[in-house]
Amino acid sequence: MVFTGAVKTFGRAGQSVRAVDGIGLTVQRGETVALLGRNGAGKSTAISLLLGLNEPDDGSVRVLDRSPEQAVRAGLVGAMLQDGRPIQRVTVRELIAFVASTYPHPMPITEALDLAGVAEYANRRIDKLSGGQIQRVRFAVALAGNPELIVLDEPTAALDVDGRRAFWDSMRAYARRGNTVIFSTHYLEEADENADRIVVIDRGRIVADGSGESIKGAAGRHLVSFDLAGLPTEGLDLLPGVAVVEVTGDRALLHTDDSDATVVELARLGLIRGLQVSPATLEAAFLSLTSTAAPESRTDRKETV
Ligand SMILES: Nc1ncnc2c1ncn2[C@@H]1O[C@H](COP(=O)(O)OP(=O)(O)OP(=O)(O)O)[C@@H](O)[C@H]1O
Repeated sequence: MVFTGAVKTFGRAGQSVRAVDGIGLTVQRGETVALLGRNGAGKSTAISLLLGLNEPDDGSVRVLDRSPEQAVRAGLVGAMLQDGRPIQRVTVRELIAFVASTYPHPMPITEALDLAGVAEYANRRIDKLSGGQIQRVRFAVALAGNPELIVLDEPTAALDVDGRRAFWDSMRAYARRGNTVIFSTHYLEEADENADRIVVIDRGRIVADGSGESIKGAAGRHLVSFDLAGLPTEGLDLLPGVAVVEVTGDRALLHTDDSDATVVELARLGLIRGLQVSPATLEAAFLSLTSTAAPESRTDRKETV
């Protein structure tokens, strides 16, 4: 799967939004990649380009050496998008059998049911299932065509903790077969736990690309926090090393490239009440990356999807 300089703009001149603003991304076969970003970052639009639901205004998208439309039509790509409910008054098995029948080389129905973890309620009607169960049925629908690549747009939104765990178990079982998974999420932990690689998207651009560890490392920042004790927050961003300032209630949280220099200056200013220094969390790395967005692309890999 290769995005080359892909651009997608919505709206008319003057009021347009560059939802995808020059994405370059290559995904290898067998990788599980998380597209991580805030609301409106451009994840769903990137996915719509990948599935051929939208055409890029500029640049190109290729999937398994074909156009996205050709790849989808050949049953090579399965998708689970944010909206869309399966039809209601049929059993899970009937639905999967129907969907499978529309593909040239479908997955055996029992296998799709097992892999998605829906076999135990295969004979129940869709309208009798819980939200979590329906989400896994949607996953079974995405698997029915026996795709090599599956694309999941925020697949666990609205699932509880158990639902999430069950869903990711199924997804990993599919990935272990050598298949490729691309999913979008707002959740850093989910990306870190379930993806080999995290691509951070912000304002339509890739701002980081690597493992959870490497993203934490790339941000490379420490966190210094202290009680403001009613003092004003102006100028904290000018302290040595400080890249990002967050204030929550009466506590300031500084993301710093040089925690020693930051702490020395805070001490000089007498701002040491409740002072804490900690290494960057993935959450903090994400904030740093998306607030100093420097575009980055990755197109140097060999075996692509
Ligand atoms: N069909 C559309 N018409 C106009 N603007 C759009 C359209 N689709 C998306 N946008 C805009 O493009 C930007 C990116 O939206 P997109 O849905 O791709 O983000 P996202 O990262 O998937 O967000 P979320 O996590 O909320 O789903 C947003 O500013 C959004 O308002």
